Amino acid sequence: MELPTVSGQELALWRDRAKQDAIAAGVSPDEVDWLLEEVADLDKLSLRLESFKERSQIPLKQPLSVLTELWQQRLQDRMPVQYLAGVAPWRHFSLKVATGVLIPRPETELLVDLAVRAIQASPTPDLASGYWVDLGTGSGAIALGLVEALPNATIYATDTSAEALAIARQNAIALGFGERIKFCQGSWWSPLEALKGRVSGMVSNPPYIPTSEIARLQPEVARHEPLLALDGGSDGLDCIRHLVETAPDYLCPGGIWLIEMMAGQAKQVVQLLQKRGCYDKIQIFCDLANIERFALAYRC
Ligand SMILES: C[S@@+](CC[C@H](N)C(=O)[O-])C[C@H]1O[C@@H](n2cnc3c(N)ncnc32)[C@H](O)[C@@H]1O
Repeated sequence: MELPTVSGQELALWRDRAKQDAIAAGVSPDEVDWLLEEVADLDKLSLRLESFKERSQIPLKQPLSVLTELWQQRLQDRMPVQYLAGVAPWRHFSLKVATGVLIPRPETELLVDLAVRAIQASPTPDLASGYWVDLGTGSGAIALGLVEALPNATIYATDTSAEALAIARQNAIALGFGERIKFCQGSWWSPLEALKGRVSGMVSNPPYIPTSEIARLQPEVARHEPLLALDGGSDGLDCIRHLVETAPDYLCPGGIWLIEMMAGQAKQVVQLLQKRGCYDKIQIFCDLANIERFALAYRC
């Protein structure tokens, strides 16, 4: 199907107006350019230098009238721009997203690097080539990071959300990893009974926001991201507690347990791991904003 087109001049006028409206609504005007990169396939340089203005025809994935409606949704409904564009950048992937999945966050990218470092730091042989699981896969981001970083591993990804799994599967196929990630619907480990005692590593970014705090999050998150991806119960630790409790049945000796958590949860997560009595070398890592964000442990 032929794409709609617009002249560079017309698009420049639309962009200026959209940026002014963004500023008036307290939204970063840079998001306009991010949206244009996605829907008009313009690169950062041509947007910064405004060289696109000279072009007589710029193909758009959506007509300008639809873009205007989308931008109004961004400003009035506080719909995140990634949902409007239908994609989110994560590591060097461009992942499909929709309102049924959490928008993968930049800090979560570090989980993949931490998993690789944990393997390198471990005396247990063959951890890089065994079974790895991403529990609560959402868009499939972590599973995709792992499959690329661990070329000899077999990756399983679970989620209770059928909508999330459908998107994760599409992302895996689009990136050429459809054969290497096995997606299973179900709660945490429950679809993976057959892997008991054999898993080299578990990575998860579970829901960890205390229920009472969700309504106070930015409207972009509270109104539009799936509650199932956010709500960690009364103290935010329900899912993490479950993963501490259940993982020892599935991890091989020396296997890696690695999660993302919220600021302020590190001390309690360390206590939970210690109390379980099946983990050693428990460590906390910070994200790029220096927030204690990740907990790592090895199955004894
Ligand atoms: C914070 S999101 C993380 C999504 C993705 N891994 C990421 O980092 O962008 C948590 C995910 O856990 C899933 N989830 C919630 N409860 C679950 C459960 N009982 N079993 C498996 N997945 C669950 C949600 O559907 C959501 O996709």
